[in-house]
Amino acid sequence: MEEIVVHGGQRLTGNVHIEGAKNAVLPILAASLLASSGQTHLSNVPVLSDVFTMNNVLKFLNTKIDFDEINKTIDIDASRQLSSEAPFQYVSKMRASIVVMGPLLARLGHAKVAMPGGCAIGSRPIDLHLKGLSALGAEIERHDGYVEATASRLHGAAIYLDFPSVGATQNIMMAATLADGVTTMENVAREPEIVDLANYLNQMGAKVTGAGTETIRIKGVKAMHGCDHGIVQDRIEAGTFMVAAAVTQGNVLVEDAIAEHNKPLISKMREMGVTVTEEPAGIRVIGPEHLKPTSVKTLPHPGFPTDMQPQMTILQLCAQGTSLLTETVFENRFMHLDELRRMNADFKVEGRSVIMYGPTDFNGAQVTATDLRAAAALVIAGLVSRGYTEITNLKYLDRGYFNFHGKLAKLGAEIKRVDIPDGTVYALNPDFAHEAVE
Ligand SMILES: CC(=O)N[C@H]1[C@@H](OP(=O)(O)OP(=O)(O)OC[C@H]2O[C@@H](n3ccc(=O)[nH]c3=O)[C@H](O)[C@@H]2O)O[C@H](CO)[C@@H](O)[C@@H]1O
Ligand SMILES: C=C(OP(=O)(O)O)C(=O)O
Repeated sequence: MEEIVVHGGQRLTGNVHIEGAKNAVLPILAASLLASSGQTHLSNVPVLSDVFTMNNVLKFLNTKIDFDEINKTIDIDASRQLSSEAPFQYVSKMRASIVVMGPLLARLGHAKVAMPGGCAIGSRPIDLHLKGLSALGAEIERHDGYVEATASRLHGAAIYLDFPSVGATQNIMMAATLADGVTTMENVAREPEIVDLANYLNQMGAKVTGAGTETIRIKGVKAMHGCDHGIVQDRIEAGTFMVAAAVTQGNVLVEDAIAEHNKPLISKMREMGVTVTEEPAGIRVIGPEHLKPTSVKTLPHPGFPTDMQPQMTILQLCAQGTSLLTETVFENRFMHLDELRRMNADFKVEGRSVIMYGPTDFNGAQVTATDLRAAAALVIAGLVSRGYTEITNLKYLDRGYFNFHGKLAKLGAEIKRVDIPDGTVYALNPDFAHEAVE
């Protein structure tokens, strides 16, 4: 069993490098299915387990994929005859696989994709995806755990999303690229990853305007081709290191982080007394001796991102006084808090809000990650804890962070990742090493 062990109490200092965004590369890989000619070359690709999973989905659909993990590039040839079925074995591994539906339907007139289940953070239905695809002329059928969409030709439509869902915006936008006529999508998601996808689609020959605003307009084209594209920087990875720097009273330059993409986080951190400055090379974060409490509410972009919520609670728990956090995007994203209680955190959950009583005198403990951002939050809590924190269930962390412990170690954290044979009973000795116990 692998775990991360942190010995808390170090200030983080230095520079940290940020990868390309997981939430941009996954839909972009799916969009590559739209290229009926030419080669695609993606750069700044993060080396994450989710990327391997999406590559496997694309391989199953009969594309040719070469992932160069050293240079962080992927070459894709989707010009061959593709299959239109994404089975349960892949979709169950990663919900984001559902975004192959729009491209497959547009390119082949048919897509059969296993219905994604919920996950630890919520039930996560796909009704908005399907409503949009059906407005474009697709027949939707659900049977045997699959959702099947069929259309001899898709046509443009006016679509209003009841909620600015990121995945629904992506799926419908990709399907509309090859539809006859013009599609207008209103109340769409405005995340930077939507803009990155639209830029990529346009390089492939699509005609998409308005990405990043509430309305996207897509003029259908006859065919699309491969192209070169660099993935946008990961604002959530950047934000995670910004919080880690702030909470440890550190001084860290988060290289190439884009301040425009992290405005709500920067604004809250400044309110709490953190010094955040934009420099030519990135964003510098200097943590204060005492953090001020604050209230945060998660919202679709440009509101405070739900993917920064668990990390933000660590900053709030360290503040001198009572803080509030309200999670409006997912119904069940507080599971990390129960683990944090074992580390001495004091809080009360009331419906979709949590009231946190700081400052917390965090104690190291053995804790388990329940999802991706929960894993990052627990590691950050370990950085400010007395003694040792051991975090297990690292498969979640690996979905979205490349070499997280290595990057923190380079910033001065006492942290390591170890593989302990199952069934071993051990104790941590003063040198931070595991010693088997009789
Ligand atoms: C791979 C990826 O990019 N994942 C991100 C994406 O997920 P994802 O695309 O799944 O998130 P959505 O924006 O679709 O979901 C937001 C909310 O809308 C609800 N909903 C969504 C679709 C639908 O058809 N019906 C419906 O009710 C969901 O259950 C959820 O409560 O955006 C989320 C919100 O910023 C982020 O936390 C995820 O990291
Ligand atoms: C919730 C997340 O991802 P996904 O939508 O892939 O589960 C996340 O990145 O925090």
